[in-house]
Order: sequence, then structure tokens, then C-alpha cells
Amino acid sequence: MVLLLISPDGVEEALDCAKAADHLDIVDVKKPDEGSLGANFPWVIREIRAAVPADKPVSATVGDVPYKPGTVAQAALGAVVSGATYIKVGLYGCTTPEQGVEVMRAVVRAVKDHRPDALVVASGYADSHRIGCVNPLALPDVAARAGADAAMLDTAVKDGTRLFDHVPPDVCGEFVRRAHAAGLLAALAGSVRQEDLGALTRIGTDIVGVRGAVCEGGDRTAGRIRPDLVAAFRAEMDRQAREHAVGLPSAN
Ligand SMILES: O=C[C@H](O)COP(=O)(O)O
Repeated sequence: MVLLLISPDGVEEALDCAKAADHLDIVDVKKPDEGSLGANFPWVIREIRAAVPADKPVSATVGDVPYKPGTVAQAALGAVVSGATYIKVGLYGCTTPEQGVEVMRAVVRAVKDHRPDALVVASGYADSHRIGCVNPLALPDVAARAGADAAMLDTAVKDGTRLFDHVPPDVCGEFVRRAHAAGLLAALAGSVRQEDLGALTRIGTDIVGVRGAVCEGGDRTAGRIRPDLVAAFRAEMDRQAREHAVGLPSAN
């Protein structure tokens, strides 16, 4: 089963996520105006943890981080202390896999010393060529060497281009294979729309991360998350999962 991760920008939207709790799996706290994986305030993470049903894990992004292992480890500890149990780190400022491993090792230690069952997610960017950070296909190895639990891709620049514009489905499939071979979960995001769900299901993605597609007007900044759009997105995920299970050719 593919897990659906939805990213509200604050407590109000998290309450809308709570209304759609039956249709989502993970509530991912972020601050989109601080970047693709912008970090929100610790008190917002705490309030959101209190606002969503206890059986729904809360995730928090630690930011589009620089190559500063100490700074990032401390921020990650802040996220887990505040109640998040998925800790996502965007390796924006890491230009080599070695730098990524160094940052993620520090994060894994900071997070797991405090809460061993929390999951650490090393995120890269499908459009890494635009910002000069670690190559998408290097991410699973970076995550595995650091002892993280998941490798993820998102897009760094939210300009209407999407995951598959930068990393086509067959390369995303290789990303998933590498993550699974290393014993990791594979998470994919980046202006994903319903029409991408067929390919994302076929390649065995474990977690799909979404914001824009479940916001009013498809607008991740001006629009607000709508419970009915979350439900519709989930219905399409389930439809794709059923078709995949019985081996039917999908329309997309
Ligand atoms: O982690 C998922 C992101 O929030 C994706 O946001 P987006 O669908 O607007 O690109």
C-alpha cells in the first residue's frame, strides 16, 4: 500500500487534514514560504501533533538545509522533541554524497538518541541540476550509509515543473529499486498530480508526498488544503493500487 503524506502549512490546514484523516497516512508540517522543505516553528509542530488523531504520524521538515551537520542535527532534535516522528531533511546545501552522509549521520544520531522509533528521511531534489546539490540517484546510498530510514525526492523550485519533468518515471523506478535494495522506504513528491499516480504505484513508491494537488485551485501558496480534494486524491491512489494488484493496464 502506498502511504499518502500531506503537507499543511500551519494549524488551520492541519485541522482540515484532521477532517480528512481517513484518507491520509502522514501529516507533514512545513513552512512553504521558507522553501520547498521549509521548517516550521516548534510550537506549530506541537499544536499540530495535538490537533490530528493520535494514530496519524506527524512528520516535520527540518528545512532546505546547509552543509552544517551541527546546526542541522540540533534543528532535527527540535522537530522530534516537538512531537514529529518522521524527520525530513532536504540536503539543499550538500554538493557531494559525502557531505550528505555527514549531515544525515548527525541527524540520525540526534533524533534516535532522543526517540529510537522516529524515522529519519533524507531528501534530495529531483531538480538538483538547478541548485547544484546531490544527484537524485545518489540519495538512497547517502540515506543508507547514514543509517536513515527513507530516501525521498521533492522539487526544490516550485515553478510548475513536476517530479517527472526532472526525473522521468524509469529513473524514479531506479531510485525506488536502490532504496529498497538498501532496506529503505522510498518517498516521492514534487507537484505530483493524480495523473502521476499510475506510474508512482507501478514503480513501487512507498510514500507519495503532496501539497499543491490537494489545495484549492491546485495552488500550493495561495490555495488552502481542502478535505474533499484529499479524499479525491486518495480515491485515485486506491483505484491505481487495485488496478496494479490485478495487473490491469492503467490509463496513465
Ligand atoms: O512533501 C511533499 C510536498 O509538500 C510536496 O508539495 P507539492 O505537491 O506542492 O510539490
